[in-house]
Amino acid sequence: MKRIGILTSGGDAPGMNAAVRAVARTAMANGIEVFGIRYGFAGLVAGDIFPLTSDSVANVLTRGGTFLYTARYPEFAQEEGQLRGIEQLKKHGIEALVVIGGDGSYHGALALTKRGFNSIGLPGTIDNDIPFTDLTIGFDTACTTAADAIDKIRDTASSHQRVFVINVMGRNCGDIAMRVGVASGADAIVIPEKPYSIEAIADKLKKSFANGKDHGIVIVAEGVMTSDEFLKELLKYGDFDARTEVLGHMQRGGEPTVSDRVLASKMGAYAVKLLMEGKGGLAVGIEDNHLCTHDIVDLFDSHHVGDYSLLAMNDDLSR
Ligand SMILES: Nc1ncnc2c1ncn2[C@@H]1O[C@H](COP(=O)(O)OP(=O)(O)O)[C@@H](O)[C@H]1O
Ligand SMILES: O=P(O)(O)OC[C@H]1O[C@](O)(COP(=O)(O)O)[C@@H](O)[C@@H]1O
Ligand SMILES: [Mg+2]
Repeated sequence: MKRIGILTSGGDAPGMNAAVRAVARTAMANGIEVFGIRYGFAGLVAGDIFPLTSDSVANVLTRGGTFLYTARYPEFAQEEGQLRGIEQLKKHGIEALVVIGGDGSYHGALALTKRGFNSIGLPGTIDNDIPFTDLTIGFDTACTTAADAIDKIRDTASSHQRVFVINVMGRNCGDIAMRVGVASGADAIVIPEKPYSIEAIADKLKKSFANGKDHGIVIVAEGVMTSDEFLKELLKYGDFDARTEVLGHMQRGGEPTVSDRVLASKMGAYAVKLLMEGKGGLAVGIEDNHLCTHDIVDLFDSHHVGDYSLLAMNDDLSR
């Protein structure tokens, strides 16, 4: 194999740049040329493709976002988009591709593999919603950023003895909410995957204040409802002095944590080794601290399963 391509797709995630660097440098170390593709599958179809040198990936290891840019480009689900993408790959002499993105991007990677272009998927999404991997690139950073923001909210909540209802990201997945909730000592964590009782949460907050606690933090995953909607319901069960926050896209930015930099580097290097072995249609994951692969096609029949034991544990810890 002489030449591979790389793109980032879907929502950006801190550590994507570190993964691109790892792919590029590993390929170069093995005598393979690397081409960057801008704007995900949109740029692939448009032919926005350029050679990467060792210098092009200098100083990106520590940077958030993705210097290759990203896009949501639903047209790639159609045959026409895929065929045009393949024309571009052929035109540039690219024989195989690394796709860094979430579940949607994996569909694109699989479609290309089925059409004869081996593609390897790396899990780049803050949501941690990909099956067969304990962690996705960007999840640790997003949780760290959100926890940092909530620490600050807690200071002002305590000063006024207020309740804050805070939305965190995770389209349909409660992993960010659970991890951030535990890390920030939230009184309650509400996620889309598990049932909850707003009345029970209100009772818990009332008891906490009665016991002398000076603040209340409720973390609500965005997939459940907005923090405003949640507060409206909460106020039916108690007369709280309360405010809402939506942390939003700030969770996707910023320098990747050490964990994300190392995870991205390991996965990027591994992806190149897989392509060199002639493999494609695979998703890279990490399970019990070991890199692993699964057929992308199997991911679509599976669901990510979070560590839901954190909910009960957190309920005991936050008093
Ligand atoms: N069924 C599909 N077939 C081919 N490409 C797809 C498909 N679904 C999504 N994609 C491509 O992957 C991109 C990213 O998907 P999206 O769901 O937005 O983000 P993520 O990959 O982070 O989950 C889409 O904009 C589209 O270009
Ligand atoms: O940036 P957008 O298009 O508003 O999308 C927001 C969504 O993207 C995410 O930040 C990341 O999701 P993906 O990695 O699947 O793209 C979700 O947490 C959130 O629901
Ligand atoms: Mg997704």
